[in-house]
Amino acid sequence: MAQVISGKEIAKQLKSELAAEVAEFIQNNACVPRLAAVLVGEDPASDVYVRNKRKACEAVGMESDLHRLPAETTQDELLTLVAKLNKDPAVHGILIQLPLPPQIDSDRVLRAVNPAKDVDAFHPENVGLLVQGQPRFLPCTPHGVLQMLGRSGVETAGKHAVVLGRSHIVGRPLSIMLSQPPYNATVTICHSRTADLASVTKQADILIAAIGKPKFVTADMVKPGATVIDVGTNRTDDGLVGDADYEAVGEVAGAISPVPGGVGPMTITMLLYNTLEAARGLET
Ligand SMILES: Nc1nc(=O)c2c([nH]1)NC[C@@H]1CN(c3ccc(C(=O)N[C@@H](CCC(=O)O)C(=O)O)cc3)C=[N+]21
Ligand SMILES: [Mg+2]
Repeated sequence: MAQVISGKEIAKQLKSELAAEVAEFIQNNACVPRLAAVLVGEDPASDVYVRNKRKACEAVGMESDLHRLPAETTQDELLTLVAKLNKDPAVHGILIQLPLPPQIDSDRVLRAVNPAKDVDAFHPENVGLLVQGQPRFLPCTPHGVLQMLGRSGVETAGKHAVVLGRSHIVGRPLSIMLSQPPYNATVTICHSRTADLASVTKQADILIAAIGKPKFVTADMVKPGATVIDVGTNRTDDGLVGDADYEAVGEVAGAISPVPGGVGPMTITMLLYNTLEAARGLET
């Protein structure tokens, strides 16, 4: 059976490191890092995520506010709130929980967030900086995946990393980061239109499953000994299921991350990291 890469355990370790850094920051600056989370409408999954994010803030000694808006909120109303948070000097990080209701243009709203407070790293300015190798914030899920690899001793330099999925939140930025120093992997992105997908994924030393389809990655798609990181969070009748068939893939892989207890807790932890970075940005 493969080595289990426990995001939950690595996140615990990271949070204890962060708690010490937050305490030191508060001591030196007489200011507590603060995250403003914006939640529009009623989505049970979003509720859980936002609650977990706020609990995690509290656990490392940071403040968080929840701005809960009704499902019928207009774009202008949301933009007015964003403008207020942008200006509020007590707010260091702003998180607009996705998805937003259909009457709202998400890209328009994400562009309105002050890039210096954009702890999700979704603003085009921050995406551009990342692509140029000068990131301001690292996007949370990709950063979490890279921390899981690094802290499990998985070498990336010179290895073939195959990223399955091209979303703007995970696959695309992660593929860029893996190709850059200090990771220096050889990267292939595949997606729903890739021909002969299994022949590509089978070449991966590191396989990132971020396609959003339950148990999509099967054992025959994985090279023996490969590292598999499962980014999927699919809600099914069997509960939360990853993008990989964990049991079968675990027989072939050298290391694999579970769902739950894998990338999810790391995503939240890297958000805390970015909120501290945003607060530190005020010093300079
Ligand atoms: N602006 C924005 N930023 C995000 O980072 C963002 C978002 N919107 N919208 C939704 C996705 C999804 N996401 C997850 C965070 C934590 C877990 C997580 O902690 N999962 C636990 C299980 C939690 C459960 O039981 O539901 C685990 O995998 O162990 C999962 C998914 C962040 N997202
Ligand atoms: Mg995030």
